[in-house]
Amino acid sequence: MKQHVVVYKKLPEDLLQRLRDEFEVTCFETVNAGNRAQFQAALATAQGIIGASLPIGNDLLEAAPLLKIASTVSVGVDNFDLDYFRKRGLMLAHTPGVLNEATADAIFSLILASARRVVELAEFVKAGKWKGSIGESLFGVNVHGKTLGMLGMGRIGGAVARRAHHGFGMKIVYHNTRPNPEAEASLAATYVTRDELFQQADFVCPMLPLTAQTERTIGAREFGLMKPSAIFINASRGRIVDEAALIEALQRKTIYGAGLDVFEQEPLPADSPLLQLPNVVALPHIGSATHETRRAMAELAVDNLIAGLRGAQPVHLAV
Ligand SMILES: NC(=O)C1=CN([C@@H]2O[C@H](COP(=O)(O)OP(=O)(O)OC[C@H]3O[C@@H](n4cnc5c(N)ncnc54)[C@H](O)[C@@H]3O)[C@@H](O)[C@H]2O)C=CC1
Ligand SMILES: O=C(O)C(=O)CO
Repeated sequence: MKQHVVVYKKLPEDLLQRLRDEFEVTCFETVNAGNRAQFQAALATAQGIIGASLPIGNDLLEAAPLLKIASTVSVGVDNFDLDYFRKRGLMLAHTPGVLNEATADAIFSLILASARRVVELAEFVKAGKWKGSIGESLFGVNVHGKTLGMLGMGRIGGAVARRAHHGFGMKIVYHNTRPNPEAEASLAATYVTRDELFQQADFVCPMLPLTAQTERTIGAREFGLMKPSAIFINASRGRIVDEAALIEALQRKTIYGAGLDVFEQEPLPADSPLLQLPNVVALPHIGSATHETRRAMAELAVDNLIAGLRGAQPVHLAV
């Protein structure tokens, strides 16, 4: 009998066909309150699941007694309880690497847009307010030659730092779980303490996984350490930041601005104070959202799932 796979994200048709060739497949383009009961019922006979952007709590996993592998179409694995996977001996596969460059490009767009006030000034032009020379009050700040502080010098952090060093002549300071000799050799990056990073950087850019250790790791204390001219860039996960403290720092202008791709709650509620602030550039979690990169992520996730269900080792296992 064919094994059963539950898909909970829209996948390209040819990749779905690869799954259908080998498995019985049940698809949910999204899971919401309206179809959650059907999703849970489908899990009862599933050996594999594949998807993204849905917290898969242990209650759902308990409803999947035959499960062998979950394959997430993301590098972040914060939608899963890793200890539960270890205890049950389940595999959790993810998609590191293939999204590094697209995500680093998106982060650099946040750096440039925040520093040069691109969104604010584009709206100014569209509103018909450009009547003459704009004047100093609408000037931005330089990016080239400034100091980038990478909190987390992993795969994506390294790709951001490469752009900063080679493309923009920026000085790189970083803090990481352990020193990264390759970044130090190729990017002249300097390892600093966490506090030194917040104090020295013109652009503070965390690129950390969301874990119990990193949840709300940046708060009022850290914003207090930053320069009044510093810009905060976050495309890792919203919950690594105390968002209320960030809003306060931005409202009181104890920091210059922020470029954000991720938020405590996503989608960002329409009444979020962040949306009232001209010194904030907010994007809808688009770090990896290019056609090419999302395709590569979906392919890798399908490869991982198929390998796991065939009894082989998936290439990228988080657990
Ligand atoms: N906005 C978006 O669309 C995207 C967001 N992400 C997020 O970015 C995260 C990072 O991805 P990768 O660079 O592939 O991960 P990675 O594992 O290669 O890099 C993370 C780095 O953070 C370091 N680290 C972990 N905890 C730390 C701490 N407390 N202090 C200092 N350093 C610490 C690790 O040593 C590692 O070097 C993902 O987990 C995901 O949450 C990833 C892709 C797209
Ligand atoms: O891969 C991830 O973790 C994302 O956030 C989206 O690509």
